[in-house]
Amino acid sequence: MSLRAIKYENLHLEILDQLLLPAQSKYVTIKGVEDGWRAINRMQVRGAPAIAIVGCLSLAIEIQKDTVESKKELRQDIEGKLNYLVSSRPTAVNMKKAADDLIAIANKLYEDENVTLEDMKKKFISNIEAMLENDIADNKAIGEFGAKEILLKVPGDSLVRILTHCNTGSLATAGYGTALGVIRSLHAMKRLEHVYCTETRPYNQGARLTAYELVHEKIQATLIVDSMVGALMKQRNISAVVVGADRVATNGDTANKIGTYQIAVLAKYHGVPFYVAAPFTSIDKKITGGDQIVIEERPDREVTHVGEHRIAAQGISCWNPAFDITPASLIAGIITEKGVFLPEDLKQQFL
Ligand SMILES: CSC[C@H]1O[C@H](OP(=O)(O)O)[C@H](O)[C@@H]1O
Repeated sequence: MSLRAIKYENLHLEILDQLLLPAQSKYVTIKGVEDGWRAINRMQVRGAPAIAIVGCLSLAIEIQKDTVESKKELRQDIEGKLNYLVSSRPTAVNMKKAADDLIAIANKLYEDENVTLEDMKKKFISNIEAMLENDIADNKAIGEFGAKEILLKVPGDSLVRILTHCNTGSLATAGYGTALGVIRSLHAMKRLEHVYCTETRPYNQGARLTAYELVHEKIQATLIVDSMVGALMKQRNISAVVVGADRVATNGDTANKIGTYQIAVLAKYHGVPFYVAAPFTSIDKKITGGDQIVIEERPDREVTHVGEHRIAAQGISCWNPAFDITPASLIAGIITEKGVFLPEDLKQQFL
Protein backbone atom coordinates (compact mmCIF):
# COMPACT_ATOMS: atom_id res chain seq x y z
CA MET A 1 0.00 0.00 0.00
CA SER A 2 1.63 3.27 -1.06
CA LEU A 3 1.54 6.36 1.10
CA ARG A 4 -1.46 8.70 0.81
CA ALA A 5 -1.09 12.48 0.70
CA ILE A 6 -4.88 12.88 0.72
CA LYS A 7 -7.56 11.09 2.74
CA TYR A 8 -11.10 11.96 1.65
CA GLU A 9 -14.51 10.42 2.35
CA ASN A 10 -18.01 11.91 2.46
CA LEU A 11 -16.86 15.54 2.62
CA HIS A 12 -14.25 14.85 5.28
CA LEU A 13 -10.73 15.77 4.11
CA GLU A 14 -7.38 15.15 5.73
CA ILE A 15 -3.91 15.80 4.30
CA LEU A 16 -0.60 14.30 5.35
CA ASP A 17 1.47 17.24 6.67
CA GLN A 18 4.51 16.89 4.39
CA LEU A 19 6.46 19.54 6.29
CA LEU A 20 6.83 16.95 9.09
CA LEU A 21 7.88 13.94 6.93
CA PRO A 22 9.72 11.66 7.27
CA ALA A 23 10.16 12.12 11.01
CA GLN A 24 6.45 12.43 11.76
CA SER A 25 3.43 11.10 9.89
CA LYS A 26 0.55 13.40 10.92
CA TYR A 27 -2.74 14.07 9.14
CA VAL A 28 -4.34 17.52 9.31
CA THR A 29 -8.07 18.08 8.80
CA ILE A 30 -9.05 20.59 6.11
CA LYS A 31 -12.38 22.16 7.04
CA GLY A 32 -12.81 24.60 4.15
CA VAL A 33 -11.22 26.88 1.58
CA GLU A 34 -9.15 28.94 4.05
CA ASP A 35 -7.61 25.75 5.46
CA GLY A 36 -7.01 24.50 1.93
CA TRP A 37 -5.35 27.71 0.79
CA ARG A 38 -3.09 27.78 3.84
CA ALA A 39 -2.07 24.11 3.58
CA ILE A 40 -1.13 24.58 -0.10
CA ASN A 41 0.67 27.90 0.40
CA ARG A 42 2.68 26.54 3.36
CA MET A 43 3.44 23.38 1.34
CA GLN A 44 1.94 21.03 3.91
CA VAL A 45 0.52 19.51 0.74
CA ARG A 46 2.35 20.06 -2.56
CA GLY A 47 2.68 18.64 -6.03
CA ALA A 48 0.72 20.01 -8.97
CA PRO A 49 -2.10 17.40 -9.02
CA ALA A 50 -2.38 17.18 -5.24
CA ILE A 51 -2.64 20.98 -4.99
CA ALA A 52 -5.60 21.03 -7.37
CA ILE A 53 -7.35 18.09 -5.71
CA VAL A 54 -6.97 19.42 -2.15
CA GLY A 55 -7.95 22.93 -3.20
CA CYS A 56 -11.08 21.74 -4.97
CA LEU A 57 -12.08 19.29 -2.22
CA SER A 58 -11.74 22.11 0.33
CA LEU A 59 -14.26 24.04 -1.80
CA ALA A 60 -16.60 21.03 -1.99
CA ILE A 61 -16.64 20.86 1.82
CA GLU A 62 -17.49 24.56 2.00
CA ILE A 63 -20.16 24.36 -0.71
CA GLN A 64 -21.94 21.60 1.21
CA LYS A 65 -22.11 23.86 4.29
CA ASP A 66 -23.01 26.91 2.19
CA THR A 67 -26.13 28.84 3.27
CA VAL A 68 -26.59 30.49 -0.13
CA GLU A 69 -30.24 31.06 -1.08
CA SER A 70 -30.00 30.97 -4.87
CA LYS A 71 -28.13 29.30 -7.72
CA LYS A 72 -26.81 32.72 -8.74
CA GLU A 73 -25.33 33.26 -5.27
CA LEU A 74 -23.82 29.77 -5.34
CA ARG A 75 -22.25 30.35 -8.75
CA GLN A 76 -20.70 33.64 -7.59
CA ASP A 77 -19.45 31.98 -4.39
CA ILE A 78 -17.85 29.15 -6.38
CA GLU A 79 -16.05 31.51 -8.76
CA GLY A 80 -14.74 33.74 -5.99
CA LYS A 81 -13.41 30.86 -3.90
CA LEU A 82 -11.81 29.09 -6.87
CA ASN A 83 -9.97 32.27 -7.87
CA TYR A 84 -8.79 32.59 -4.28
CA LEU A 85 -7.49 29.01 -4.26
CA VAL A 86 -5.59 29.65 -7.53
CA SER A 87 -3.65 32.39 -5.69
CA SER A 88 -2.19 29.89 -3.19
CA ARG A 89 0.74 29.00 -5.51
CA PRO A 90 1.26 30.48 -9.00
CA THR A 91 3.38 28.08 -11.03
CA ALA A 92 1.56 24.73 -11.16
CA VAL A 93 -1.31 24.99 -13.63
CA ASN A 94 -3.51 22.21 -12.28
CA MET A 95 -5.42 24.37 -9.76
CA LYS A 96 -6.01 27.05 -12.41
CA LYS A 97 -7.21 24.47 -14.96
CA ALA A 98 -9.49 22.83 -12.41
CA ALA A 99 -10.87 26.26 -11.48
CA ASP A 100 -11.62 27.10 -15.12
CA ASP A 101 -13.30 23.73 -15.69
CA LEU A 102 -15.37 23.94 -12.49
CA ILE A 103 -16.50 27.52 -13.19
CA ALA A 104 -17.71 26.34 -16.61
CA ILE A 105 -19.59 23.47 -14.91
CA ALA A 106 -21.11 25.87 -12.37
CA ASN A 107 -22.23 28.20 -15.18
CA LYS A 108 -23.86 25.28 -17.04
CA LEU A 109 -25.69 24.10 -13.92
CA TYR A 110 -26.78 27.65 -13.15
CA GLU A 111 -28.21 28.13 -16.64
CA ASP A 112 -30.07 24.79 -16.62
CA GLU A 113 -33.58 25.59 -15.37
CA ASN A 114 -34.19 21.91 -14.58
CA VAL A 115 -31.41 21.96 -11.97
CA THR A 116 -32.41 23.01 -8.45
CA LEU A 117 -30.03 24.66 -5.98
CA GLU A 118 -29.55 21.35 -4.14
CA ASP A 119 -29.00 19.49 -7.45
CA MET A 120 -26.40 22.09 -8.41
CA LYS A 121 -24.51 21.56 -5.16
CA LYS A 122 -24.59 17.76 -5.50
CA LYS A 123 -23.53 17.68 -9.17
CA PHE A 124 -20.79 20.24 -8.56
CA ILE A 125 -19.38 18.32 -5.61
CA SER A 126 -19.44 14.99 -7.47
CA ASN A 127 -17.38 16.55 -10.30
CA ILE A 128 -14.77 17.49 -7.72
CA GLU A 129 -14.80 14.08 -6.04
CA ALA A 130 -14.15 12.43 -9.43
CA MET A 131 -10.76 14.20 -9.56
CA LEU A 132 -9.29 11.67 -7.12
CA GLU A 133 -9.94 8.54 -9.18
CA ASN A 134 -9.26 10.35 -12.45
CA ASP A 135 -5.81 11.37 -11.24
CA ILE A 136 -4.90 7.86 -10.14
CA ALA A 137 -6.06 6.46 -13.50
CA ASP A 138 -4.01 9.09 -15.33
CA ASN A 139 -0.93 8.23 -13.28
CA LYS A 140 -1.20 4.50 -13.90
CA ALA A 141 -1.45 5.15 -17.65
CA ILE A 142 1.55 7.48 -17.44
CA GLY A 143 3.44 4.75 -15.61
CA GLU A 144 2.74 2.15 -18.28
CA PHE A 145 3.46 4.44 -21.25
CA GLY A 146 6.61 5.76 -19.63
CA ALA A 147 8.01 2.37 -18.69
CA LYS A 148 7.44 1.00 -22.20
CA GLU A 149 9.04 4.07 -23.77
CA ILE A 150 12.18 3.76 -21.65
CA LEU A 151 12.44 0.01 -22.28
CA LEU A 152 12.26 0.60 -26.04
CA LYS A 153 15.69 2.25 -25.77
CA VAL A 154 17.50 -0.63 -23.99
CA PRO A 155 18.62 -3.99 -25.42
CA GLY A 156 16.71 -7.23 -24.79
CA ASP A 157 15.52 -7.80 -21.21
CA SER A 158 18.19 -5.60 -19.65
CA LEU A 159 17.41 -3.69 -16.48
CA VAL A 160 17.40 0.11 -16.25
CA ARG A 161 18.84 2.70 -13.91
CA ILE A 162 16.69 5.82 -13.51
CA LEU A 163 17.43 9.27 -12.08
CA THR A 164 14.55 11.36 -10.78
CA HIS A 165 14.30 14.80 -9.16
CA CYS A 166 11.95 16.18 -6.51
CA ASN A 167 8.87 14.18 -5.51
CA THR A 168 6.34 13.06 -8.06
CA GLY A 169 4.81 10.10 -6.29
CA SER A 170 1.82 9.35 -4.09
CA LEU A 171 2.79 12.41 -2.04
CA ALA A 172 2.39 14.76 -5.02
CA THR A 173 -0.81 13.27 -6.45
CA ALA A 174 -3.93 11.32 -5.52
CA GLY A 175 -1.79 8.18 -5.76
CA TYR A 176 0.82 6.18 -7.74
CA GLY A 177 2.52 9.32 -9.08
CA THR A 178 3.74 10.65 -12.38
CA ALA A 179 7.52 10.25 -12.81
CA LEU A 180 7.55 8.04 -9.75
CA GLY A 181 4.62 6.21 -11.36
CA VAL A 182 6.91 5.37 -14.29
CA ILE A 183 9.45 4.08 -11.77
CA ARG A 184 6.73 2.04 -10.01
CA SER A 185 5.69 0.51 -13.35
CA LEU A 186 9.29 -0.39 -14.24
CA HIS A 187 9.60 -1.99 -10.80
CA ALA A 188 6.37 -3.95 -11.32
CA MET A 189 7.69 -5.15 -14.69
CA LYS A 190 10.87 -6.35 -12.90
CA ARG A 191 12.98 -4.22 -15.25
CA LEU A 192 14.19 -1.66 -12.72
CA GLU A 193 17.75 -2.16 -11.49
CA HIS A 194 18.12 1.01 -9.42
CA VAL A 195 16.68 4.47 -8.81
CA TYR A 196 18.77 7.52 -8.00
CA CYS A 197 16.85 10.37 -6.37
CA THR A 198 18.20 13.84 -5.74
CA GLU A 199 17.71 15.47 -2.34
CA THR A 200 16.13 18.49 -4.08
CA ARG A 201 17.15 21.42 -1.95
CA PRO A 202 15.83 23.54 -0.28
CA TYR A 203 12.48 21.84 0.57
CA ASN A 204 14.18 18.44 0.19
CA GLN A 205 11.30 16.71 -1.58
CA GLY A 206 13.72 13.99 -2.69
CA ALA A 207 15.46 13.31 0.62
CA ARG A 208 12.29 13.61 2.72
CA LEU A 209 9.53 12.40 0.41
CA THR A 210 10.78 10.38 -2.60
CA ALA A 211 13.28 8.45 -0.49
CA TYR A 212 10.46 7.84 2.00
CA GLU A 213 8.18 6.43 -0.73
CA LEU A 214 10.92 4.25 -2.26
CA VAL A 215 12.05 2.82 1.09
CA HIS A 216 8.41 2.25 2.06
CA GLU A 217 7.94 0.12 -1.07
CA LYS A 218 11.37 -1.54 -0.89
CA ILE A 219 12.44 -0.20 -4.29
CA GLN A 220 16.26 -0.24 -4.62
CA ALA A 221 17.32 3.40 -4.52
CA THR A 222 20.18 5.73 -3.68
CA LEU A 223 19.84 9.31 -2.49
CA ILE A 224 22.31 11.78 -3.99
CA VAL A 225 23.03 15.42 -3.29
CA ASP A 226 21.83 17.75 -6.07
CA SER A 227 25.43 18.63 -7.01
CA MET A 228 26.28 14.95 -7.70
CA VAL A 229 24.18 14.59 -10.87
CA GLY A 230 27.10 15.26 -13.24
CA ALA A 231 29.39 12.78 -11.50
CA LEU A 232 26.60 10.20 -11.40
CA MET A 233 26.02 10.42 -15.15
CA LYS A 234 29.77 10.22 -15.80
CA GLN A 235 30.37 7.21 -13.52
CA ARG A 236 27.12 5.23 -13.57
CA ASN A 237 25.26 4.06 -16.67
CA ILE A 238 22.02 6.00 -16.21
CA SER A 239 19.38 4.73 -18.65
CA ALA A 240 17.05 7.72 -18.41
CA VAL A 241 15.98 10.71 -16.36
CA VAL A 242 12.26 11.03 -15.54
CA VAL A 243 10.90 14.11 -13.78
CA GLY A 244 7.48 15.62 -13.19
CA ALA A 245 6.03 18.94 -14.26
CA ASP A 246 4.10 21.82 -12.82
CA ARG A 247 3.18 23.51 -16.06
CA VAL A 248 3.94 22.38 -19.63
CA ALA A 249 3.58 24.84 -22.51
CA THR A 250 2.19 23.64 -25.85
CA ASN A 251 5.69 23.76 -27.37
CA GLY A 252 6.89 21.32 -24.68
CA ASP A 253 8.83 23.81 -22.54
CA THR A 254 8.34 22.64 -18.95
CA ALA A 255 8.30 24.30 -15.53
CA ASN A 256 9.41 21.92 -12.84
CA LYS A 257 11.22 21.95 -9.51
CA ILE A 258 14.32 24.14 -9.37
CA GLY A 259 17.32 22.11 -10.49
CA THR A 260 15.46 20.30 -13.28
CA TYR A 261 16.97 22.51 -16.01
CA GLN A 262 20.57 21.80 -15.01
CA ILE A 263 19.84 18.06 -14.87
CA ALA A 264 18.44 18.28 -18.41
CA VAL A 265 21.59 20.08 -19.61
CA LEU A 266 23.80 17.39 -18.04
CA ALA A 267 21.60 14.65 -19.54
CA LYS A 268 22.03 16.16 -23.01
CA TYR A 269 25.83 16.34 -22.52
CA HIS A 270 25.98 12.69 -21.37
CA GLY A 271 23.53 11.35 -23.97
CA VAL A 272 20.95 10.31 -21.34
CA PRO A 273 17.31 10.56 -22.53
CA PHE A 274 15.42 13.12 -20.39
CA TYR A 275 11.66 12.63 -19.97
CA VAL A 276 8.91 14.71 -18.43
CA ALA A 277 5.98 12.75 -17.00
CA ALA A 278 2.80 14.78 -16.64
CA PRO A 279 -0.96 14.34 -17.01
CA PHE A 280 -2.84 16.63 -19.40
CA THR A 281 -4.11 18.43 -16.29
CA SER A 282 -0.55 19.86 -16.06
CA ILE A 283 -0.41 21.05 -19.67
CA ASP A 284 -1.39 24.69 -20.20
CA LYS A 285 -2.96 24.96 -23.67
CA LYS A 286 -3.13 28.74 -23.23
CA ILE A 287 0.64 29.25 -23.36
CA THR A 288 3.01 28.60 -26.25
CA GLY A 289 6.34 28.78 -24.45
CA GLY A 290 8.07 28.51 -21.08
CA ASP A 291 8.80 32.26 -20.94
CA GLN A 292 5.08 32.80 -20.20
CA ILE A 293 5.22 30.77 -16.97
CA VAL A 294 5.34 32.63 -13.64
CA ILE A 295 8.05 31.21 -11.39
CA GLU A 296 7.15 31.23 -7.69
CA GLU A 297 9.78 32.66 -5.35
CA ARG A 298 9.64 31.35 -1.82
CA PRO A 299 10.89 32.72 1.55
CA ASP A 300 14.63 33.00 2.29
CA ARG A 301 14.09 30.93 5.42
CA GLU A 302 13.59 27.81 3.31
CA VAL A 303 17.21 28.25 2.14
CA THR A 304 18.83 29.48 5.37
CA HIS A 305 17.21 26.86 7.62
CA VAL A 306 16.60 23.13 7.64
CA GLY A 307 13.53 22.89 9.81
CA GLU A 308 14.28 25.10 12.83
CA HIS A 309 18.06 24.79 12.42
CA ARG A 310 19.88 27.75 10.79
CA ILE A 311 22.57 26.58 8.34
CA ALA A 312 23.39 29.86 6.58
CA ALA A 313 25.11 32.94 7.98
CA GLN A 314 22.77 35.48 9.53
CA GLY A 315 22.33 38.42 7.15
CA ILE A 316 23.15 36.65 3.87
CA SER A 317 20.66 37.40 1.10
CA CYS A 318 19.04 34.50 -0.78
CA TRP A 319 17.41 33.76 -4.10
CA ASN A 320 14.79 31.01 -3.83
CA PRO A 321 12.90 30.34 -7.08
CA ALA A 322 10.88 27.16 -6.53
CA PHE A 323 10.94 26.17 -10.22
CA ASP A 324 12.89 26.57 -13.43
CA ILE A 325 12.11 26.09 -17.10
CA THR A 326 13.49 23.22 -19.16
CA PRO A 327 13.36 24.01 -22.88
CA ALA A 328 11.67 21.48 -25.17
CA SER A 329 14.97 21.00 -27.02
CA LEU A 330 16.35 19.13 -23.98
CA ILE A 331 13.31 16.86 -23.57
CA ALA A 332 13.23 13.44 -25.33
CA GLY A 333 9.54 12.90 -24.66
CA ILE A 334 6.55 14.05 -22.66
CA ILE A 335 4.89 11.06 -21.04
CA THR A 336 1.15 11.55 -20.56
CA GLU A 337 -1.91 9.38 -19.91
CA LYS A 338 -2.63 9.60 -23.67
CA GLY A 339 0.80 8.39 -24.71
CA VAL A 340 4.33 9.72 -25.14
CA PHE A 341 4.72 12.83 -27.30
CA LEU A 342 7.75 14.46 -28.82
CA PRO A 343 7.67 18.06 -27.58
CA GLU A 344 7.15 19.35 -31.11
CA ASP A 345 4.08 17.13 -31.52
CA LEU A 346 2.32 18.26 -28.33
CA LYS A 347 0.63 21.33 -29.75
CA GLN A 348 -1.29 19.17 -32.25
CA GLN A 349 -3.23 17.77 -29.25
CA PHE A 350 -4.82 21.19 -28.82
CA LEU A 351 -5.70 22.09 -32.41
C1 LIG B 1 3.46 15.42 -9.85
S1 LIG B 1 3.68 17.11 -9.69
C2 LIG B 1 5.13 17.17 -8.82
C3 LIG B 1 5.88 18.45 -9.04
O1 LIG B 1 5.52 19.40 -8.03
C4 LIG B 1 6.68 19.69 -7.30
O2 LIG B 1 6.71 21.00 -6.87
P1 LIG B 1 6.31 21.34 -5.33
O3 LIG B 1 6.87 20.25 -4.47
O4 LIG B 1 6.96 22.70 -5.10
O5 LIG B 1 4.81 21.41 -5.33
C5 LIG B 1 7.81 19.43 -8.28
O6 LIG B 1 7.98 20.47 -9.20
C6 LIG B 1 7.33 18.17 -8.91
O7 LIG B 1 7.92 17.83 -10.12
